[in-house]
Amino acid sequence: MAQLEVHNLNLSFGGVMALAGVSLRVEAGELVSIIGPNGAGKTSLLNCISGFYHPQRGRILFEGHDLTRASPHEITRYGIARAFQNIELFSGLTVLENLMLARHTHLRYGLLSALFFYGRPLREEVRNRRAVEEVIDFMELEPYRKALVGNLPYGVRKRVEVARALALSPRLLLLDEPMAGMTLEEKEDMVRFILEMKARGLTVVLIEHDLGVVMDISDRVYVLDFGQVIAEGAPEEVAKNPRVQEAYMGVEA
Ligand SMILES: Nc1ncnc2c1ncn2[C@@H]1O[C@H](COP(=O)(O)OP(=O)(O)OP(=O)(O)O)[C@@H](O)[C@H]1O
Repeated sequence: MAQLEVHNLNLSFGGVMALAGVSLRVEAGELVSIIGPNGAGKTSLLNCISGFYHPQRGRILFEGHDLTRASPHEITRYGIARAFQNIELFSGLTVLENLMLARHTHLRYGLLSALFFYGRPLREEVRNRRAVEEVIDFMELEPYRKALVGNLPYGVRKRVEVARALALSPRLLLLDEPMAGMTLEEKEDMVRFILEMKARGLTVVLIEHDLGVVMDISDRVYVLDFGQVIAEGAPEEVAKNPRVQEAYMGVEA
């Protein structure tokens, strides 16, 4: 069984079929990209995997658990975290506070366990702080740890958004256009971080419009068009596929 298995998802909004029978498998430790033209259904697919949308048909299994109807909060606790296309940070808080808050909101023990195991909250706090400091170090955010997120340049905020997801200690990271709007240098840094995550064994599912990056770093690529998977495989196979060239690159097959 693959770490993530998506079977035959259907999702529609009124008359619009955002996903029409989408299936996808991701093995532990893989870096899989999802590409496709605007409106192809990429973000909808990520929204289903992260529990923000619930498909009308189909199943989502992660490490054998059926997460099809789970809430975003439950999904985070199962080990899936997501960095958003539109940065979801508190601009009035520092980088450190944003990361700590993410862990508190999503991974906290309940009030009851805090009452019964009074040693636990303190140990948990120490663990939270250590995890967050490791992420700050990993994403090279030390110079900004006490800076208010609202005062940071856009490229750094994108990096903090990825760090926020990493702070949840996921086993699967979903990245929705983490390089959109970045300078070339910032993109190169982000590519380096993503490759380093993979080297450390993290599974990554990436939506990215920069085909050069996708072809360079992905183990496998899924191509969506009009809510369907039109091609899947190694980057070089997918790039040669005439349907992909026609749908995605605007080249006549
Ligand atoms: N909340 C929603 N309400 C209504 N329609 C939606 C909603 N979310 C997505 N859609 C529609 O579903 C289809 C797929 O959209 P989606 O955002 O998943 O595509 P995408 O491939 O991520 O596009 P982009 O590259 O532009 O981000 C589009 O036709 C979109 O208008």
